[in-house]
Amino acid sequence: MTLKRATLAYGPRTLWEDLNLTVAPGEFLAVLGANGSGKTSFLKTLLGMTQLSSGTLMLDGAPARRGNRTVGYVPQQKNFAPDTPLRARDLVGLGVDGDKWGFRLRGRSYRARVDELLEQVGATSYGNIPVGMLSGGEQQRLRIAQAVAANPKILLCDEPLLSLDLNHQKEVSALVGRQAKDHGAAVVFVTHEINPILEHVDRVLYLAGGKFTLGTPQEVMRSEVLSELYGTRVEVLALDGRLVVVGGPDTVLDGHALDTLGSVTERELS
Ligand SMILES: Nc1ncnc2c1ncn2[C@@H]1O[C@H](COP(=O)(O)OP(=O)(O)OP(=O)(O)O)[C@@H](O)[C@H]1O
Repeated sequence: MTLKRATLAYGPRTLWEDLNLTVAPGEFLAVLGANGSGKTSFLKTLLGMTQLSSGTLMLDGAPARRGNRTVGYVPQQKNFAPDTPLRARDLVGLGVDGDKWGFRLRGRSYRARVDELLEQVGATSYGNIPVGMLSGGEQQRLRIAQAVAANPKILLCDEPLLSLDLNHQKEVSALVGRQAKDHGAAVVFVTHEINPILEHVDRVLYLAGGKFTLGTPQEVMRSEVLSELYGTRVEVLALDGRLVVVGGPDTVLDGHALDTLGSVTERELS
């Protein structure tokens, strides 16, 4: 997947400009940034749903287009209606056989693949339940199983960990990480919180205020780099093996980070 001199602007508002980026097969790119910085718009461009204002984009040797089967996509969470006439395993099955309505591959190999995917996202126990009856986190795990089902060459994920508990965040992150390392997918993973995926990430694209910075997590997740990007003082703290960004408009502190930060502050004060 390659972007050359890519710019996306809505009217006078530029989301990013002159972006040169190749995500190689097997590489895991995290896309970070504050609300409204353009993360979802970046994915929509890769999906062929939004056109670049200038520059070029090639996916697996061809221009981006909608409905490309080499691209797997986990959309931002939106719950199914309670009366959706689809069981959990049917939803996952839609991703398995390369055919929207699931007519092509049936029988034992189809069922075995669906079972395997359900297990990988911890959904075996609710495979036969209609999707609309499931919690947001349970539905989200199914969407991830559906997106990876056909081992897509390019896997695009829009905040897939939202509403998952810590254990499922870890499992799902590992599953997406394996799509890159074992199956050679180029992964683009939009997230507010880098910590759950940190061990899988090769590079970070950090968007802010119409600008971006690109590099390894070690290169990008640094106080001076993010301060420069935001144009204001931002601290990146490493606490307990976790990275906490403090001071930027997208400061996200989960309970764990707050606890840790609290204890550091207490220590420093005492
Ligand atoms: N089709 C559009 N026309 C005009 N402006 C748009 C369009 N789509 C998005 N925007 C604007 O572009 C900006 C970036 O939106 P986007 O959804 O990409 O941000 P985001 O980084 O994904 O935010 P969040 O973290 O809140 O999901 C927002 O200010 C949004 O209002």
